[in-house]
Amino acid sequence: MADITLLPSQPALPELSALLDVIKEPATILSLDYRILACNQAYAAIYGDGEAVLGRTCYEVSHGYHVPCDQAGESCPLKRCLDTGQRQRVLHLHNTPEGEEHVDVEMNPVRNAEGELICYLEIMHLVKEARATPGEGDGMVGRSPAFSRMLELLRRAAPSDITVLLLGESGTGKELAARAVHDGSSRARGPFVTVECSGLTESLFESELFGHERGAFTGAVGRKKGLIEAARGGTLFLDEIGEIPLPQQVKLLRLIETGTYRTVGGIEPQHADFRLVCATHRDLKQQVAQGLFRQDLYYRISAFPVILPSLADRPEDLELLIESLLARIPGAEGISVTEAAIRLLRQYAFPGNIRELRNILERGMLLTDDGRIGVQHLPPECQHVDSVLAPAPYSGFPVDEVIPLDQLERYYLQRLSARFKGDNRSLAERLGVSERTLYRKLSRLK
Ligand SMILES: Nc1ncnc2c1ncn2[C@@H]1O[C@H](COP(=O)(O)OP(=O)(O)OP(=O)(O)O)[C@@H](O)[C@H]1O
Repeated sequence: MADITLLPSQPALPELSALLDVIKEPATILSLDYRILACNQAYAAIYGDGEAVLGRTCYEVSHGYHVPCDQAGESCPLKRCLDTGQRQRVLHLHNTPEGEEHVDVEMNPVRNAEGELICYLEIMHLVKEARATPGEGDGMVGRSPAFSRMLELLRRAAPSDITVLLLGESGTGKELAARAVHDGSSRARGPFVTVECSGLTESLFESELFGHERGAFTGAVGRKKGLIEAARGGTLFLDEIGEIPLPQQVKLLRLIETGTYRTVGGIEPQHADFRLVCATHRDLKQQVAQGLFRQDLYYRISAFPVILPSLADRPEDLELLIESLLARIPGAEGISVTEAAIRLLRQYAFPGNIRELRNILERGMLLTDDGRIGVQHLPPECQHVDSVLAPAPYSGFPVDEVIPLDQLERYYLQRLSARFKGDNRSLAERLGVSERTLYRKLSRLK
């Protein structure tokens, strides 16, 4: 049984805390004013022993904030719970001993016999599919608002068997996202099978997907298992589904609609058992309008579309990705990128997204002699950023109207703090001011 630490003055706590005993994930009881009244062992193991966290506020322990999350520009599940009276789930970045990590926070209102809200039960589902700090492994990395929004959608879809359609430019991480859906599903222990749809001819498509019987065609010397059979009990990932020619689309539609298929040369219909995830870099709606993609198939596969942000849409992740990719590229231990090179990369559009960033690092790694990838080791297209131009955020700044600096700063901070997903420490660091200065400026906004 887990150890529960309590504040002795709370009368309803013993009963409530018994609840925490049965929860395996980190969980707390929170007072109406955000204070931690009790926590279970899993929570204490991450955030410090019970005594150290009891009586402190959740926003301080989890984020290092001095104000509740909604006042620090984040969505606050406790506030949302209070406003709606309903259970709430929100993806947050929390401090952990390994640095900041994604946590799926579940907030449940607890009421007394009279129906009055007396406290909250908070359960933290640790997110294993993505990391917010560089580290080992090969999963997704990111912490920008655009990345977190996508991650939240993937996590919502994963536990059900719904068909997910991943939409994004090449190199944005669609295969990794498909894997994350698989890993977060009840089929995680089953196989994850990728079908690269581009370049599959009609006959190859059928024999690869459905398999064939011995003697089904010239050269079919034995029975061959198809990818659908290989994906039994797991996930079938159809990458670049927009490339499938129309005749094969009919076969795919039949498979999805009936859940059955026939092997090439086979007579008996076979039952398929897979969860479908599809991906494309194409605008499928446009393909439908142009008669290149079947509308009925489009509706079958687009039940849960998720857009993957391009690297240009998540500039906050650039340095984290550089560090993570360097940790993952074989032989890149000890390699770093100079500040000047990072400044140039920040202004580059990355049409090939994360794959292109990885290629740039692999190339730079071979060119550098001292382990530091500098401007001279970047490909020419990255170096052609006009040095006379101001960095991208300032280039379109209006100067034909004079705005008092104080007003400008307040306007900027208001918008920034509403959008910034990290904690105040990292915001202060990015702004180049101390945390204390930032708090002073933020409190003037209220
Ligand atoms: N969020 C991420 N964190 C770390 N690495 C990533 C991330 N997203 C993508 N990558 C890396 O970038 C490369 C391209 O990713 P992936 O193959 O999943 O992209 P894709 O969108 O499927 O590309 P394509 O459409 O061209 O097939 C891989 O090396 C992958 O490991």
